[in-house]
Amino acid sequence: MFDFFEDEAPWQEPLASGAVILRRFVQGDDDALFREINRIATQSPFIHRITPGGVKMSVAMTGCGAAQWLSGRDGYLSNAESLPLSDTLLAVAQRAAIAADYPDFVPDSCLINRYAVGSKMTLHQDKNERDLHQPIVSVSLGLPAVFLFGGRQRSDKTNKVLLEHGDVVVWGRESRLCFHGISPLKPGIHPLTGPYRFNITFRKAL
Ligand SMILES: O=C(O)CCC(=O)C(=O)O
Ligand SMILES: [Fe+2]
Repeated sequence: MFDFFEDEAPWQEPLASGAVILRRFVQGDDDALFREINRIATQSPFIHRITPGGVKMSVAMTGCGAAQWLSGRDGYLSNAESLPLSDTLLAVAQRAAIAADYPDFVPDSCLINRYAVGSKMTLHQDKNERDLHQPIVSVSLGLPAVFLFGGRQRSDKTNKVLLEHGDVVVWGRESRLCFHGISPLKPGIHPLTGPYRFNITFRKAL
């Protein structure tokens, strides 16, 4: 039968020095990744964290791996209770890192963000990780969202790119401390994830 959701061949789009978008890179892994999200969320339900400024985040979060992210200044905590990074997740993260020319990436943290309609992430830097030589590997599943990617100053001009189901962004080296964020999610229904966008970020945090 004709497959309306036939996978496209992946391609790469440079985003900045040290940063690349691997388009549709995990499209073939989407069912397995979504199963992983649901498995993790069963043990560790999605919650809306509070920022240091006392604001409840619109994005709901869960995760796995030895390092657990705590919102804001607190950074990471080693969490013996959290589920380990499964082979499925590790394999995807490392395959993407290798494709983006970061062959030595060994993540210890997997953060899962769930965006509902209107959820956003304001411009920020990922800088709580101890070793900033390791990249961030960021997987998009479900509804599309506009990703903002700027420079090292909050006021720097931002690139706006649409991230779609199966895309992976990897940033490191000169781009590691670039400000980035997500514009408010538009309403929609995705065949796999329904009314949500999921983002899985892999980091070496500890
Ligand atoms: O949802 C995204 O694509 C970005 C998430 C992000 O920047 C983060 O979790 O630090
Ligand atoms: Fe981030």
